[in-house]
Amino acid sequence: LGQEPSSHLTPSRSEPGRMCLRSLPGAPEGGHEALGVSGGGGRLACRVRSACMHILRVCARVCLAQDPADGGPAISITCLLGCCTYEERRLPGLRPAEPGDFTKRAFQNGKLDLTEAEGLGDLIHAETEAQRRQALRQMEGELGQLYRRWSQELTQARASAPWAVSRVCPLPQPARVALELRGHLQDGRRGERLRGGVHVVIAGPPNAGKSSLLNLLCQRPAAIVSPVPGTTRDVVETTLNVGGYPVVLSDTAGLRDARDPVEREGVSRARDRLQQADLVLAVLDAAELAPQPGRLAGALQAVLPPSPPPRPCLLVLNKTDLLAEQSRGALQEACTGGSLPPTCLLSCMTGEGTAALLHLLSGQLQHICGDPLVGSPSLTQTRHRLHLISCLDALGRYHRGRGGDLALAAEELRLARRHLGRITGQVGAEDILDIVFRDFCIGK
Ligand SMILES: Nc1nc2c(ncn2[C@@H]2O[C@H](COP(=O)(O)OP(=O)(O)OP(=O)(O)O)[C@@H](O)[C@H]2O)c(=O)[nH]1
Ligand SMILES: [Mg+2]
Repeated sequence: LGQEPSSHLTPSRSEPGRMCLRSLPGAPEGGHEALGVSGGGGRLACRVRSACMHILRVCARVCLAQDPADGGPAISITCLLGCCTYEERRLPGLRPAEPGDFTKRAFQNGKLDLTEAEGLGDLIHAETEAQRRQALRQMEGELGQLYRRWSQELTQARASAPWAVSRVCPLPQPARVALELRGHLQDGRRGERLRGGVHVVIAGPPNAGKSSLLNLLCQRPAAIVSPVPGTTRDVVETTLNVGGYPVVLSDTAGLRDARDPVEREGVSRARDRLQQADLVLAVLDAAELAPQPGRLAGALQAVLPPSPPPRPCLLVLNKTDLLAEQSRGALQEACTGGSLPPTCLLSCMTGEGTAALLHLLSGQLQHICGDPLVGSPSLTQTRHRLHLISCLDALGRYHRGRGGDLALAAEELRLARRHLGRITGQVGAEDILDIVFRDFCIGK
């Protein structure tokens, strides 16, 4: 997986027209047939992934303790097979998928916890190690358990009778749930960022080497580089795996008062992108600033987005290959002043300083995303956040209305409970079907 998928596949001898996996280290003779990847055609990669689902059930818990090989998608068949025992591989559960198999499994026992199902979907799509860990944790059901506990508390509150008692002696459950819920929502969107990728935006004046930096980090000429200031107009976006964290990296137009209308539009797009950044990589030309290092702070200020909240930022002083040893020292001294963000001296031309930049970058990413295995489980989906906010609103209305019409207050509790139910899938068959068809029906 992650390489050429067809290299893992070979036509099945027993069933012409079907493909099966080969060259899986340690697979028992004929055992790979059991993974049966059906059909040919252009969607082999998807089908290999759907074959993963079979072994996932057996191995998910085991592979939590196991690191997959660096780079590439976080879930690989060899990794999964490598960490299950010979007996597990021979389990009768490993068989070719029938049409509709995953849908059936999703509805096992007529019950589906949507958060767990979404975790499974995320696991299949995980591209980096941290995403894989987060998805596994969600699949283990911790998030669902938390929401179900809140649901039960609200159900208990609704069941408490007589309602009149609540005027005198307020029910403890709604207040407790609201408090916990507020804390859960104030997570700096860690889980969602980890799931969708941290938005890192490269910004700076024209010709500072922003596009060169994007190309250096993604190791391919994704953006045009030229000595003409104002070369980049549109936002150029690429995805990266930095230290196990997913990154959506954007190169932007050089920030200046442009006369050319096309460039002006580019600068406006760059500013928009900066407003959405989780982390800014501010690139300045070290050779230009070296004669007057005191200008550093002002030059950086012109790059950062004007409106709060303040964004985490790394300062990259590029083109250090053009510096004399003396001015490099002066620049380094100016950077240690304290008022500047973490700074890195870099030459995109020679690659000097790349390791230090990656080290700083992964430190920031770790800070932004946190460790998905530590602390209480994070919110991973915007869908959950919206329902939780609505739940909190309903609890707020319940508290305000408690002294008035009790029937209305009871209705607010019901609504709050309903929003939690929509996250875990206890209500809303439409939602369940959406998830099943979006995340499970890949080729099957
Ligand atoms: N000497 C030297 N030149 C560099 C370095 N990085 C970039 N350059 C050169 O600087 C020029 C501008 O580089 P770009 O990467 O296009 O700069 P940019 O910031 O994207 O410029 P705009 O898109 O116009 O805003 C090119 O000629 C690059 O070859 C470096 O580390 N050292
Ligand atoms: Mg550029």
